[in-house]
Amino acid sequence: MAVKLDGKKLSIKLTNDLQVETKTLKNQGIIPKLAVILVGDDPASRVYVRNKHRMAEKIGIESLDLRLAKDTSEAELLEKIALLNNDPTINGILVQLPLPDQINADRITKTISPKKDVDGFHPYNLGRLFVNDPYAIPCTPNGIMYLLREYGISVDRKNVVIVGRSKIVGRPLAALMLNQNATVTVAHSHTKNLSEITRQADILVAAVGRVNFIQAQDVKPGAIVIDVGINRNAAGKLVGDVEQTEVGQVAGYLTPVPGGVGPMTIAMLMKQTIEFAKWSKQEK
Ligand SMILES: Nc1nc(=O)c2c([nH]1)NC[C@@H]1CN(c3ccc(C(=O)N[C@@H](CCC(=O)O)C(=O)O)cc3)C=[N+]21
Repeated sequence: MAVKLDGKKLSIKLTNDLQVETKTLKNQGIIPKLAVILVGDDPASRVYVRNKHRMAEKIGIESLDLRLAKDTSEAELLEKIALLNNDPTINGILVQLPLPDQINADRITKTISPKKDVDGFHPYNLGRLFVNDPYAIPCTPNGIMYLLREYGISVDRKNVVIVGRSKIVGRPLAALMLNQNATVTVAHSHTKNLSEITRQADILVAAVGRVNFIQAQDVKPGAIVIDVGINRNAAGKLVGDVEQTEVGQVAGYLTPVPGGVGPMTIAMLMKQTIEFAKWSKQEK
Protein backbone atom coordinates (compact mmCIF):
# COMPACT_ATOMS: atom_id res chain seq x y z
CA MET A 1 0.00 0.00 0.00
CA ALA A 2 1.24 3.44 -0.95
CA VAL A 3 2.11 5.94 1.76
CA LYS A 4 -0.44 8.77 1.72
CA LEU A 5 1.04 12.21 1.00
CA ASP A 6 -1.31 14.05 3.31
CA GLY A 7 -1.76 17.57 1.94
CA LYS A 8 -4.66 18.28 4.25
CA LYS A 9 -2.62 17.54 7.37
CA LEU A 10 0.42 19.45 6.14
CA SER A 11 -1.71 22.45 5.13
CA ILE A 12 -3.13 22.64 8.67
CA LYS A 13 0.39 22.67 10.11
CA LEU A 14 1.44 25.36 7.65
CA THR A 15 -1.65 27.39 8.37
CA ASN A 16 -0.85 27.38 12.07
CA ASP A 17 2.69 28.59 11.34
CA LEU A 18 1.34 31.35 9.09
CA GLN A 19 -1.08 32.40 11.83
CA VAL A 20 1.85 32.89 14.19
CA GLU A 21 3.66 34.88 11.52
CA THR A 22 0.77 37.30 10.90
CA LYS A 23 0.62 38.00 14.65
CA THR A 24 4.28 38.99 14.63
CA LEU A 25 3.75 41.14 11.56
CA LYS A 26 0.78 42.84 13.15
CA ASN A 27 3.06 44.06 15.94
CA GLN A 28 5.16 45.70 13.23
CA GLY A 29 2.07 47.33 11.75
CA ILE A 30 1.87 44.96 8.77
CA ILE A 31 -1.49 43.40 7.91
CA PRO A 32 -1.37 41.30 4.73
CA LYS A 33 -4.33 41.91 2.45
CA LEU A 34 -5.55 39.82 -0.47
CA ALA A 35 -8.11 40.91 -3.08
CA VAL A 36 -10.07 38.07 -4.70
CA ILE A 37 -12.13 38.89 -7.79
CA LEU A 38 -14.86 36.53 -8.92
CA VAL A 39 -16.63 37.29 -12.19
CA GLY A 40 -19.98 35.54 -12.60
CA ASP A 41 -21.65 32.92 -10.43
CA ASP A 42 -20.14 29.56 -11.40
CA PRO A 43 -21.00 27.35 -8.38
CA ALA A 44 -17.60 25.58 -8.25
CA SER A 45 -15.75 28.92 -8.38
CA ARG A 46 -17.93 30.30 -5.61
CA VAL A 47 -17.00 27.38 -3.37
CA TYR A 48 -13.27 27.83 -4.08
CA VAL A 49 -13.41 31.57 -3.49
CA ARG A 50 -15.29 31.09 -0.23
CA ASN A 51 -12.60 28.65 0.92
CA LYS A 52 -9.91 31.21 0.12
CA HIS A 53 -11.64 33.90 2.19
CA ARG A 54 -12.18 31.49 5.09
CA MET A 55 -8.56 30.43 5.12
CA ALA A 56 -7.37 34.05 4.92
CA GLU A 57 -9.53 35.01 7.87
CA LYS A 58 -8.31 32.06 9.92
CA ILE A 59 -4.68 33.02 9.30
CA GLY A 60 -5.11 36.75 9.95
CA ILE A 61 -4.94 37.93 6.37
CA GLU A 62 -7.50 40.57 5.40
CA SER A 63 -9.39 39.65 2.28
CA LEU A 64 -11.38 41.80 -0.07
CA ASP A 65 -14.29 39.96 -1.67
CA LEU A 66 -15.01 41.49 -5.07
CA ARG A 67 -17.94 40.05 -7.03
CA LEU A 68 -18.60 41.20 -10.59
CA ALA A 69 -21.61 40.30 -12.74
CA LYS A 70 -21.14 37.58 -15.35
CA ASP A 71 -21.62 40.11 -18.18
CA THR A 72 -18.81 42.38 -16.90
CA SER A 73 -16.72 43.68 -19.81
CA GLU A 74 -12.98 43.13 -20.07
CA ALA A 75 -12.48 46.92 -19.86
CA GLU A 76 -14.35 47.08 -16.55
CA LEU A 77 -12.28 44.26 -15.08
CA LEU A 78 -9.03 45.84 -16.31
CA GLU A 79 -10.06 49.09 -14.64
CA LYS A 80 -10.75 47.30 -11.36
CA ILE A 81 -7.33 45.66 -11.47
CA ALA A 82 -5.63 49.01 -12.17
CA LEU A 83 -7.22 50.44 -9.01
CA LEU A 84 -6.00 47.48 -6.94
CA ASN A 85 -2.50 47.69 -8.48
CA ASN A 86 -2.31 51.29 -7.25
CA ASP A 87 -3.80 50.63 -3.81
CA PRO A 88 -0.87 50.37 -1.34
CA THR A 89 -2.99 48.47 1.23
CA ILE A 90 -3.47 45.55 -1.19
CA ASN A 91 -0.60 43.02 -1.28
CA GLY A 92 -2.10 40.33 -3.48
CA ILE A 93 -4.60 40.22 -6.33
CA LEU A 94 -6.27 37.00 -7.52
CA VAL A 95 -8.74 36.82 -10.38
CA GLN A 96 -10.54 33.49 -10.12
CA LEU A 97 -10.36 31.37 -13.28
CA PRO A 98 -12.10 30.42 -15.50
CA LEU A 99 -13.39 33.77 -16.76
CA PRO A 100 -16.49 34.31 -18.94
CA ASP A 101 -15.98 34.16 -22.73
CA GLN A 102 -16.02 37.93 -23.31
CA ILE A 103 -12.87 38.31 -21.16
CA ASN A 104 -9.39 37.33 -22.37
CA ALA A 105 -7.68 35.69 -19.37
CA ASP A 106 -4.16 36.28 -20.71
CA ARG A 107 -4.77 40.01 -20.96
CA ILE A 108 -6.09 40.04 -17.37
CA THR A 109 -3.10 38.06 -16.12
CA LYS A 110 -0.67 40.48 -17.78
CA THR A 111 -2.40 43.49 -16.20
CA ILE A 112 -1.99 42.36 -12.59
CA SER A 113 1.20 43.87 -11.19
CA PRO A 114 3.86 41.08 -11.02
CA LYS A 115 4.53 42.24 -7.44
CA LYS A 116 0.91 41.52 -6.46
CA ASP A 117 0.52 38.42 -8.63
CA VAL A 118 -0.11 35.87 -5.85
CA ASP A 119 -0.97 33.19 -8.41
CA GLY A 120 2.41 33.59 -10.11
CA PHE A 121 0.71 33.47 -13.53
CA HIS A 122 2.13 36.74 -14.97
CA PRO A 123 4.64 36.08 -17.80
CA TYR A 124 7.22 38.07 -15.81
CA ASN A 125 6.92 35.65 -12.89
CA LEU A 126 6.79 32.57 -15.13
CA GLY A 127 9.90 33.87 -16.94
CA ARG A 128 11.79 34.40 -13.68
CA LEU A 129 10.92 30.85 -12.64
CA PHE A 130 12.10 29.56 -16.02
CA VAL A 131 15.54 31.15 -15.55
CA ASN A 132 15.76 29.87 -11.95
CA ASP A 133 15.41 33.29 -10.32
CA PRO A 134 11.84 32.97 -9.00
CA TYR A 135 9.78 35.81 -7.57
CA ALA A 136 6.15 34.61 -7.26
CA ILE A 137 5.70 30.86 -7.89
CA PRO A 138 2.37 29.34 -9.04
CA CYS A 139 0.62 27.90 -5.99
CA THR A 140 -0.19 24.37 -7.14
CA PRO A 141 3.34 23.53 -8.35
CA ASN A 142 4.81 25.24 -5.28
CA GLY A 143 2.50 23.18 -3.03
CA ILE A 144 3.61 19.95 -4.72
CA MET A 145 7.30 20.80 -4.13
CA TYR A 146 6.55 21.70 -0.50
CA LEU A 147 4.68 18.42 0.07
CA LEU A 148 7.52 16.33 -1.40
CA ARG A 149 10.14 18.18 0.64
CA GLU A 150 8.16 17.77 3.84
CA TYR A 151 7.98 13.99 3.28
CA GLY A 152 11.75 13.87 2.78
CA ILE A 153 11.50 13.17 -0.95
CA SER A 154 14.30 14.79 -2.98
CA VAL A 155 13.75 15.23 -6.72
CA ASP A 156 17.50 15.44 -7.43
CA ARG A 157 18.45 12.78 -10.04
CA LYS A 158 14.87 11.50 -10.23
CA ASN A 159 13.03 10.82 -13.48
CA VAL A 160 10.00 13.04 -13.26
CA VAL A 161 7.15 12.65 -15.75
CA ILE A 162 4.51 15.38 -15.78
CA VAL A 163 1.38 14.64 -17.79
CA GLY A 164 -0.14 18.01 -18.75
CA ARG A 165 1.49 21.18 -20.11
CA SER A 166 -0.76 23.95 -18.77
CA LYS A 167 0.57 27.41 -17.95
CA ILE A 168 -0.54 27.05 -14.33
CA VAL A 169 0.57 23.50 -13.46
CA GLY A 170 2.58 21.45 -15.97
CA ARG A 171 4.98 24.09 -17.31
CA PRO A 172 5.86 25.84 -14.01
CA LEU A 173 6.17 22.48 -12.23
CA ALA A 174 8.61 21.32 -14.92
CA ALA A 175 10.72 24.44 -14.26
CA LEU A 176 10.67 23.91 -10.47
CA MET A 177 11.66 20.26 -10.84
CA LEU A 178 14.42 21.09 -13.34
CA ASN A 179 15.74 23.82 -11.03
CA GLN A 180 16.11 21.11 -8.37
CA ASN A 181 18.06 18.77 -10.67
CA ALA A 182 15.29 16.39 -11.72
CA THR A 183 15.30 14.90 -15.21
CA VAL A 184 11.96 16.13 -16.48
CA THR A 185 9.66 14.83 -19.20
CA VAL A 186 6.50 16.78 -20.00
CA ALA A 187 3.91 14.60 -21.72
CA HIS A 188 0.59 15.78 -23.18
CA SER A 189 -2.23 14.94 -25.56
CA HIS A 190 0.15 14.58 -28.55
CA THR A 191 2.60 12.27 -26.75
CA LYS A 192 3.29 8.88 -28.37
CA ASN A 193 3.33 5.72 -26.24
CA LEU A 194 2.36 7.62 -23.10
CA SER A 195 2.14 4.56 -20.84
CA GLU A 196 5.69 3.50 -21.76
CA ILE A 197 6.88 6.94 -20.68
CA THR A 198 4.87 7.16 -17.45
CA ARG A 199 6.20 3.73 -16.44
CA GLN A 200 9.74 5.19 -16.44
CA ALA A 201 8.77 7.79 -13.83
CA ASP A 202 10.21 7.79 -10.32
CA ILE A 203 7.81 10.68 -9.75
CA LEU A 204 4.65 10.79 -11.86
CA VAL A 205 2.43 13.89 -11.88
CA ALA A 206 -1.04 13.74 -13.42
CA ALA A 207 -2.47 17.16 -14.36
CA VAL A 208 -4.79 16.48 -17.28
CA GLY A 209 -8.32 16.89 -15.91
CA ARG A 210 -9.65 13.44 -16.80
CA VAL A 211 -11.11 10.88 -14.44
CA ASN A 212 -9.09 7.60 -14.21
CA PHE A 213 -6.52 8.85 -16.72
CA ILE A 214 -3.62 7.16 -14.90
CA GLN A 215 -4.14 3.49 -14.06
CA ALA A 216 -2.04 0.85 -12.31
CA GLN A 217 -0.44 -0.38 -15.57
CA ASP A 218 0.90 3.16 -16.20
CA VAL A 219 2.84 3.26 -12.92
CA LYS A 220 6.24 1.81 -12.01
CA PRO A 221 6.07 -0.18 -8.76
CA GLY A 222 7.15 2.03 -5.85
CA ALA A 223 6.78 5.29 -7.81
CA ILE A 224 5.68 8.56 -6.20
CA VAL A 225 2.35 9.58 -7.76
CA ILE A 226 0.98 13.12 -7.53
CA ASP A 227 -2.68 13.53 -8.52
CA VAL A 228 -3.46 17.14 -9.45
CA GLY A 229 -6.88 16.41 -10.96
CA ILE A 230 -10.06 17.97 -9.59
CA ASN A 231 -12.91 16.32 -11.49
CA ARG A 232 -16.45 15.35 -10.60
CA ASN A 233 -17.26 11.72 -11.39
CA ALA A 234 -20.67 10.44 -12.55
CA ALA A 235 -21.84 10.31 -8.92
CA GLY A 236 -20.84 13.96 -8.38
CA LYS A 237 -17.92 13.03 -6.14
CA LEU A 238 -14.62 14.95 -6.30
CA VAL A 239 -12.00 12.69 -7.94
CA GLY A 240 -8.55 13.21 -9.41
CA ASP A 241 -6.88 12.03 -12.62
CA VAL A 242 -5.53 8.84 -11.01
CA GLU A 243 -7.47 5.62 -10.51
CA GLN A 244 -6.61 5.68 -6.82
CA THR A 245 -7.61 2.17 -5.66
CA GLU A 246 -5.38 0.10 -7.96
CA VAL A 247 -2.60 2.70 -8.22
CA GLY A 248 -2.54 2.75 -4.42
CA GLN A 249 -1.49 -0.91 -4.54
CA VAL A 250 1.42 -0.26 -6.95
CA ALA A 251 2.77 3.18 -5.98
CA GLY A 252 5.18 3.92 -3.13
CA TYR A 253 3.54 7.25 -2.32
CA LEU A 254 0.28 8.77 -3.50
CA THR A 255 -1.58 12.06 -2.96
CA PRO A 256 -5.30 11.54 -2.26
CA VAL A 257 -8.14 13.60 -3.81
CA PRO A 258 -9.52 15.39 -1.90
CA GLY A 259 -6.91 16.09 0.78
CA GLY A 260 -3.75 16.10 -1.35
CA VAL A 261 -2.63 18.87 -3.70
CA GLY A 262 -5.77 21.06 -3.32
CA PRO A 263 -5.24 22.15 0.30
CA MET A 264 -1.54 22.77 -0.41
CA THR A 265 -2.53 25.17 -3.22
CA ILE A 266 -4.55 27.32 -0.83
CA ALA A 267 -1.81 27.23 1.82
CA MET A 268 0.78 28.43 -0.74
CA LEU A 269 -1.54 31.25 -1.78
CA MET A 270 -1.68 32.45 1.82
CA LYS A 271 2.08 32.10 2.25
CA GLN A 272 2.70 34.16 -0.90
CA THR A 273 0.33 36.90 0.26
CA ILE A 274 2.27 37.20 3.53
CA GLU A 275 5.60 37.27 1.69
CA PHE A 276 4.34 40.07 -0.57
CA ALA A 277 3.28 42.06 2.50
CA LYS A 278 6.77 41.66 3.99
CA TRP A 279 8.55 42.47 0.72
CA SER A 280 6.48 45.60 0.15
CA LYS A 281 7.75 47.01 3.45
CA GLN A 282 11.36 46.06 2.81
CA GLU A 283 11.41 48.11 -0.38
CA LYS A 284 10.26 51.26 1.36
N1 LIG B 1 -6.77 32.51 -10.20
C1 LIG B 1 -6.95 31.26 -9.81
N2 LIG B 1 -6.10 30.69 -8.93
C2 LIG B 1 -6.27 29.41 -8.51
O1 LIG B 1 -5.45 28.90 -7.71
C3 LIG B 1 -7.38 28.67 -9.02
C4 LIG B 1 -8.25 29.30 -9.92
N3 LIG B 1 -8.01 30.57 -10.31
N4 LIG B 1 -9.31 28.62 -10.41
C5 LIG B 1 -9.66 27.29 -10.01
C6 LIG B 1 -8.44 26.53 -9.56
C7 LIG B 1 -8.76 25.34 -8.70
N5 LIG B 1 -8.10 25.58 -7.42
C8 LIG B 1 -8.26 24.78 -6.29
C9 LIG B 1 -7.69 25.08 -5.09
C10 LIG B 1 -7.91 24.31 -3.96
C11 LIG B 1 -8.71 23.20 -4.02
C12 LIG B 1 -8.96 22.41 -2.80
O2 LIG B 1 -8.68 22.84 -1.70
N6 LIG B 1 -9.55 21.23 -2.89
C13 LIG B 1 -9.92 20.40 -1.77
C14 LIG B 1 -11.35 19.99 -1.81
C15 LIG B 1 -12.35 21.05 -2.16
C16 LIG B 1 -13.71 20.47 -2.47
O3 LIG B 1 -14.19 19.61 -1.71
O4 LIG B 1 -14.30 20.88 -3.49
C17 LIG B 1 -9.09 19.13 -1.77
O5 LIG B 1 -8.58 18.75 -2.86
O6 LIG B 1 -8.99 18.49 -0.74
C18 LIG B 1 -9.26 22.84 -5.23
C19 LIG B 1 -9.03 23.63 -6.35
C20 LIG B 1 -7.50 26.79 -7.46
N7 LIG B 1 -7.64 27.35 -8.66
